[in-house]
Amino acid sequence: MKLHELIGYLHPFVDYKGENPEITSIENDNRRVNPGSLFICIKGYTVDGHDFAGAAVRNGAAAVLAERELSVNVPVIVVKDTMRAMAVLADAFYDQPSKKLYVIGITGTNGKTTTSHIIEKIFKDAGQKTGLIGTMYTKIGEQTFDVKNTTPESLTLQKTFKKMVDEQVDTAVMEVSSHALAYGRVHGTDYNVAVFTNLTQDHLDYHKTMDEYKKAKGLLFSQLGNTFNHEAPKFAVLNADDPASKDFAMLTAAHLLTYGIDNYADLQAMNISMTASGTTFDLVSPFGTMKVTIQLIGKFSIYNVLASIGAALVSGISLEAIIKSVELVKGVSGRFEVVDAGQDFSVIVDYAHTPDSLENVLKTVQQFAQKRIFCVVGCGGDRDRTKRPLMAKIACEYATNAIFTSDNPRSEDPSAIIKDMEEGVKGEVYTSIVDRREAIQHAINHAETGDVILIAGKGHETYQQIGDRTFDFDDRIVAREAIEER
Ligand SMILES: CC(=O)N[C@H]1[C@@H](OP(=O)(O)OP(=O)(O)OC[C@H]2O[C@@H](n3ccc(=O)[nH]c3=O)[C@H](O)[C@@H]2O)O[C@H](CO)[C@@H](O)[C@@H]1O[C@H](C)C(=O)N[C@@H](C)C(=O)N[C@H](CCC(=O)O)C(=O)O
Ligand SMILES: Nc1ncnc2c1ncn2[C@@H]1O[C@H](COP(=O)(O)OP(=O)(O)OP(=O)(O)O)[C@@H](O)[C@H]1O
Ligand SMILES: N[C@H](CCC[C@H](N)C(=O)O)C(=O)O
Ligand SMILES: [Mg+2]
Repeated sequence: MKLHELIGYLHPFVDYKGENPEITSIENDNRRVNPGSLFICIKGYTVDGHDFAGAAVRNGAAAVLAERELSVNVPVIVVKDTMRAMAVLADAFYDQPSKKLYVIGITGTNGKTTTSHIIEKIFKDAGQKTGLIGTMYTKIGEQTFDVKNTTPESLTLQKTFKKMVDEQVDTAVMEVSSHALAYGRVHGTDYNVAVFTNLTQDHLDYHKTMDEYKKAKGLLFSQLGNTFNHEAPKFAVLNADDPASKDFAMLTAAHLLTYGIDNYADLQAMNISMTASGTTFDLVSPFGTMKVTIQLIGKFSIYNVLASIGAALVSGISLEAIIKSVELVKGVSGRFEVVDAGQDFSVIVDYAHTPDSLENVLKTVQQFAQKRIFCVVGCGGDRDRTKRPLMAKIACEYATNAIFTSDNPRSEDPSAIIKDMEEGVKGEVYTSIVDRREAIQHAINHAETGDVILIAGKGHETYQQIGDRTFDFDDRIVAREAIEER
């Protein structure tokens, strides 16, 4: 695409009439620039992309988009906000790929990764080729690609959509984080369905208040728009048991489908019965009542399944086919994942890293535990500090043996993070062991027949970030080794 045509998409804010080179790619990292690239300068939290414009030009950048004039020997196009302009240009350069896909976005504090995988399975079973974007990876068909963020910035996102279009993907399922919504990473993405899981405390380091956090999540629904497109109707799938859904319903003209357990909903789970290996419930729907048996446990799992059923149902998949698929779902890596090395006590690795998810998962463990419950848990560094004492309190409330340890301390002092946790449990009995491997070994060495050990916070993660170094660390492998060494 020629530079004039590309910059034309920023009309009327930019009136560029200078040189008109062919633009071969758009990049915002000088290390990825090739001859013919347009380099976009983004002011980041760590560094300022404007400082890399010179290096980008040396690598062959044909033009630079910036927020101020720069002295480089290629055209510099100045805009007020390069991040916002990047979303417009990425969408245009890749020829509006999200419009060519059926896109389902999932937002909410907990359950996005799990729900996106359940939805992916339903669509795959229905014979579609799927794409998935989320915390664990980007997936196109069966191929996975590493990711840095749950929801990537607009340039990577639109490039990923384009790759999906090129590979004949029908439906793209993606997690939409609150950061992504607040930063505009998904600006321009044309969603067909927006799904809301729940809203509880997390990320207050960034959003400051729950109200601001809710506002960010609400953007997914307001961005569904206020028009009716009867050829390709849009749907919001909302959790009737979460009060934020009322606000989100007001933000969009899209058709609403609600799901729930406690409150009346279009899809409601009733007569729930749970064993240690699965859950059965009656699904009451506009199509009648059907019995559903899933291999997942915990009330939260029912919500994830209901949200997934809702997303698939509004997309035209039959309820019978949907139920057949969800009944086959075995769970998602690192979410309530059982580590079985032949020991006579249970070990569960789970990604609970918020107060609400920890409480949910511990409540579920409590429902089935015959004897003691050990909970090994830490809190991430450089993240919401106010959730630390709350998570410690929940661990002490539901577990008989709470063991506080490190999660990913990042730039913070691991002992100081544990001290923040301990503020929530003054006078209670707990053990603190900074080294996560030792904490897991401690729990495993003290477990007796019938006990349950929940290792929370890192789930599928295969690393631990301490300072600016990343070490190999997988709770499931560490637990298995500790069991074998016992
Ligand atoms: C606070 C935050 O969101 N930071 C994101 C941001 O990083 P940053 O602002 O530090 O970027 P930077 O390093 O200063 O770079 C600025 C610019 O200079 C460029 N650059 C930089 C270095 C260089 O040598 N050359 C160069 O051109 C960069 O490409 C960039 O364009 O832009 C990066 C690239 O898009 C993101 O990966 C990064 O996410 C970091 C890793 C992060 O931890 N983000 C968290 C807060 C986050 O977004 N989490 C959510 C939700 C998680 C969940 O609950 O599921 C998520 O969606 O992941
Ligand atoms: N619907 C739910 N409600 C509350 N807790 C949940 C729910 N689903 C899963 N959880 C708990 O939250 C943890 C994280 O789940 P999941 O990875 O699906 O959420 P997520 O929203 O993708 O999280 P993240 O934003 O960190 O990527 C699980 O390990 C489980 O303990
Ligand atoms: N997407 C979340 C993941 C947290 C996982 C936990 N292990 C931690 O490092 O705090 C975040 O970046 O806040
Ligand atoms: Mg996730």
